[in-house]
Amino acid sequence: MDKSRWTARTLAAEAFPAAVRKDPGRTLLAFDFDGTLAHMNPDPEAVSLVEESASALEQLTGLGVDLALISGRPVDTLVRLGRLQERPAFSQATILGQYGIERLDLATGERRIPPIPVEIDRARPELAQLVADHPGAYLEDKGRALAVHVRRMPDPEAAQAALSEPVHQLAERHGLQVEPGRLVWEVRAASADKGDALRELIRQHQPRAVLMAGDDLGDLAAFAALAEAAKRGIYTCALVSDSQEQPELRRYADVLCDGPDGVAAWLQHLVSNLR
Ligand SMILES: O=P(O)(O)OC[C@H]1O[C@H](O[C@H]2O[C@H](CO)[C@@H](O)[C@H](O)[C@H]2O)[C@H](O)[C@@H](O)[C@@H]1O
Repeated sequence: MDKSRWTARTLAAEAFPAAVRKDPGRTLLAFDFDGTLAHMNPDPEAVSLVEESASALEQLTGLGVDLALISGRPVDTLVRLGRLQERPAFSQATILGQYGIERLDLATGERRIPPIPVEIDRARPELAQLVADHPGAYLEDKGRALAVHVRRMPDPEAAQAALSEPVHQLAERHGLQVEPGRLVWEVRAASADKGDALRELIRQHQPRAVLMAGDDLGDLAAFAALAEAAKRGIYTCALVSDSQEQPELRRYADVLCDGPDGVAAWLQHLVSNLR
């Protein structure tokens, strides 16, 4: 276990492993995917789950811990890229995709996939044209959301500044919202956020201890839901996978990890505390 890759910054972080050890069956661990369980890659299709995290999660779920993903990705993309169906850790996991609008329970195969809003279908051709006009920009079509990626452009920060206004104007024209992320804007309907997703899981599992791990602005709503849970006496832990791209997340961290490898190191630490 590499302790140099994460820092426990609060009393909540210190108390969390003991709370899990006391009642692993009433512990919920919720993770964002990209940037937290998977390394960033210029190609959104070329990512995979960090194996050290997968193996720590297998040991934790073996002790009865409940596992969930809360991601901006569609649930089927998470299953495919994470190879979740081959992984014992995820056999009972709940997958909340597209910021919680989609749901897949891997134990039963039960799915919640609402229809695609008509506004997205109307915005798609215009957004595709905008991306085509900016060489290196990439449009990820997630069905019910459209993500404009600039990571592959020669100067991504400058590209993001240049594209900001047209993306926001287009979204507004179509009655859609823009979700900013790490060198990406997601154009989607304003129907859910990761805070609602975490509240749904907490209602369902009634945990004594809850962890939320994330790296991006979309995870802030879930950290807010975690803070509400703490006020109700639940042991909580906000784990931030740190990056130069979203330094503002640091102030929410009970545990600050050095990217996805730091997350894996902290999960291994949690496992070693439960033995
Ligand atoms: O909520 P998440 O699981 O973190 O998903 C958020 C978005 O992540 C993906 O984009 C990010 O990762 C890509 C692959 O590493 C990277 O190329 C991109 O720059 C990042 O923004 C994904 O493509 C989006 O659909 C997700 O919503």
